[in-house]
Amino acid sequence: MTEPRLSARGITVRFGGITALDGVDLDVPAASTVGLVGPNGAGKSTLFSVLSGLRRPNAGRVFLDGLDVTASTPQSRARAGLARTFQHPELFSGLTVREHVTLAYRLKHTPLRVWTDPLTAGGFRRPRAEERDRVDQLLSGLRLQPLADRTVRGLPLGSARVVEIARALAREPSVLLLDEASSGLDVAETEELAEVLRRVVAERGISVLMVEHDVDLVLRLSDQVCVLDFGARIAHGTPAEIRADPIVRAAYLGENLEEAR
Ligand SMILES: Nc1ncnc2c1ncn2[C@@H]1O[C@H](COP(=O)(O)OP(=O)(O)OP(=O)(O)O)[C@@H](O)[C@H]1O
Repeated sequence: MTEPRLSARGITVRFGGITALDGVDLDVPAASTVGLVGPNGAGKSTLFSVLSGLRRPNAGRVFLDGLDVTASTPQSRARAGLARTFQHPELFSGLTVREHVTLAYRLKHTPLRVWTDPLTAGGFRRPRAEERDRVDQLLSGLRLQPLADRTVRGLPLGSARVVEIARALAREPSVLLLDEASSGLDVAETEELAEVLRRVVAERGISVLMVEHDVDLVLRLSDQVCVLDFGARIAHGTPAEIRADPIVRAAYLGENLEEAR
């Protein structure tokens, strides 16, 4: 079996007397989508923070392509190929969709200039041909071309989430972490997001970890699903295995049982 792209071993996080995570393991294999679900307070956000580098675990290790990154900052994990999106898209309202994606592309390819570009007298530096091609490719792959020259101010949340994903992908990551990407989206926007994610995995061969409240979405999109409850991994398997698992169904009683069915 090939080495997982992203791997967590024995992750334990305590907040005072609360054990938010208790020795949790998680693997995200190459070119696959893994869903992380669990009832409220299960520890999903805490594990996401540990994986993205925002929180150091009390115990356990995180590996990216086999390298121990437990002590690495989010920035150095990003340089090593880990990208993430935020539940509340952090976009600059005055920039266009294309400018967001172009800046992210530059961050990877010409890191020293990116923060000075918007400040230089000429404003946003004109993209070079190759850069423009790559950005166009990304925009059209994510069906963002019609919005490319709009500023992000006032974009519907569904489109803003896809812009966030485009921005993360512009840095050509090997692993993409999605933080509650469907939260606040209506049914049509969720369908569009699902379509975008399917295409991203199929076309780019990257690995995706999605942390989600929408169990139905996770079961539809994931190759493997990990279920947390009270800080422990209570199940792990294919969507079919998860659907049939009586322990998972019990954990969701009174919450998302309909969705988990
Ligand atoms: N900063 C913190 N200080 C104290 N306790 C915390 C903190 N962050 C999380 N917790 C606790 O840790 C446990 C796990 O929380 P976490 O937010 O990771 O769960 P979650 O699965 O993401 O929940 P939700 O689905 O409601 O977002 C909960 O009991 C929560 O109250």
